[in-house]
Amino acid sequence: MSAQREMKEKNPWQTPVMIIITVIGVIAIVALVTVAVLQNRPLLQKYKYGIVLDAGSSHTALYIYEWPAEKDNNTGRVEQTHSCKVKGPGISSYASAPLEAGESLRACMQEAEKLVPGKRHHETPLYLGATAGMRLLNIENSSASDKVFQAVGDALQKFPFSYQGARILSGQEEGAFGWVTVNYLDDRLKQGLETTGALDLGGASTQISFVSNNYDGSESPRNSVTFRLYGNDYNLYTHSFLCYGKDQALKMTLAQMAKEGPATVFDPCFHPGYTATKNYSILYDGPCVSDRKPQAALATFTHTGKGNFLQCQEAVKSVFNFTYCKYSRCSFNGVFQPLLQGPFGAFSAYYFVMNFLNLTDTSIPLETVKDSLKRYCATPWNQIMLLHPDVKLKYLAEYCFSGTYILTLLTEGYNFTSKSYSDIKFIKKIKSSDAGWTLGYMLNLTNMIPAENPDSPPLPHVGYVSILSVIAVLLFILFILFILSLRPLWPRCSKQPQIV
Ligand SMILES: Nc1nc2c(ncn2[C@@H]2O[C@H](COP(=O)(O)OP(=O)(O)OP(=O)(O)O)[C@@H](O)[C@H]2O)c(=O)[nH]1
Repeated sequence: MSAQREMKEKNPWQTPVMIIITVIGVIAIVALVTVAVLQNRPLLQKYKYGIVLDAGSSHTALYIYEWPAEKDNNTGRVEQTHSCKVKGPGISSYASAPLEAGESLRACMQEAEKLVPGKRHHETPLYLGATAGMRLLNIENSSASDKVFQAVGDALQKFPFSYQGARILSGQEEGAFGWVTVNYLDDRLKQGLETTGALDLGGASTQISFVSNNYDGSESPRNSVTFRLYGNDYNLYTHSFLCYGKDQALKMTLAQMAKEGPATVFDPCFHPGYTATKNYSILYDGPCVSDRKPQAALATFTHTGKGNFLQCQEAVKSVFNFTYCKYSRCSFNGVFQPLLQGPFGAFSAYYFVMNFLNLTDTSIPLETVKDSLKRYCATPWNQIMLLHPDVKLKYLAEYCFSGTYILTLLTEGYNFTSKSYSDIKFIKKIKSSDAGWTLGYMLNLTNMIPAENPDSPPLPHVGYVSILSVIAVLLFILFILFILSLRPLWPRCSKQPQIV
């Protein structure tokens, strides 16, 4: 009995006070950690949406973007969740039937109505931005372009979204927002990393945008766009060449070849064996080519392929002006361009064409790329059709021209060399989002990229909870040690006989 008593005296855990203290301590720790976890648990994700219609010269595309609702306006990542290609041509082709321009958007808009949750419809901004096709129509016939916008606006307002208007983007905006998209998606802006230049090839215009250490905007200020994003200042060089998208460049090249108005145009940019009858009136319509119209032309001409890459390159070069430059350096047509500074992302038609030609790998030497294109252009048209039975004939017929145009634009136009060619990456998407101006446009209009880097909690959620738990346990141990250190002062409750 006395041994048991002695043990009890030596082991304070067996005293009722200590048992109560321990239970209370454990309950307190569990309560503390539970409250911390519940309080800091990430909330159930809710999303917000934005819709942008890219009304291009060749077609219109609709993009739906999504981002976490509680991170609106600072750290949230915006992602493209859906895209829809509008059937038919670009809205500028509806100049003589504007109502059809509005009507053409209906199927994609109905898709968007189903995909964006109903309770978010009214707060979802809807933008339409038109690019070079409408720029050209506006130059040619501004009242026709107004009517197209009116019809498109009327059609879009019938949908339950928050319609924010339809407008023509300037070439500078198109270039700059393409650059923002690429660098935002690559996480380069938030982290303040070296940026990627953007090369965009559309149907009617083409844009080049990049940051160069040699450009502060003082030379040719119209090419300068400044941004303050996440606390970093950017001075961007950007230029948009109207008429140098691949469809208008094809028209200009052909118009140049046909300037004498012959009955047959022998074209080195089309495959041998290719032949089609075309209207001179169509060849010369639009502001990019109307001034090249021959005095007296026949109604039609026979377009005959010759399949010769080198001659095609010469023909393409003839639509660039390399002789005039009032700046320290120029790309072409007297336009200032600072020294190239890579890397570059090349998207839209750059990607469609180089991907079809199997030439997206820029580690392949430029000379090898040219040799490959030389062989492709020389391949007879009937063989090409047999090799690619599923490709639209219009696209298929033009890949030799398009590939030659891309290489000429990059090397002769923008001055990429055999070495700097490898700085280019042909891209379609970055993560789940298409490269293009639309995302940058929406981020800008919804103020989604702050000028300053938003404050973020110093610790992630898990780290915070772990540290809190460790501190709680340490405090508890200290408390126990403190109680134990007071042991000599505890009232003795032994049953030893009292000496009176
Ligand atoms: N091969 C191929 N070409 C395409 C495809 N989609 C578009 N294109 C062509 O690529 C070129 C550029 O297309 P987009 O980037 O949509 O250009 P856009 O917005 O119509 O033109 P801009 O108004 O000048 O910006 C056009 O000549 C289109 O006809 C595709 O899926 N495959």
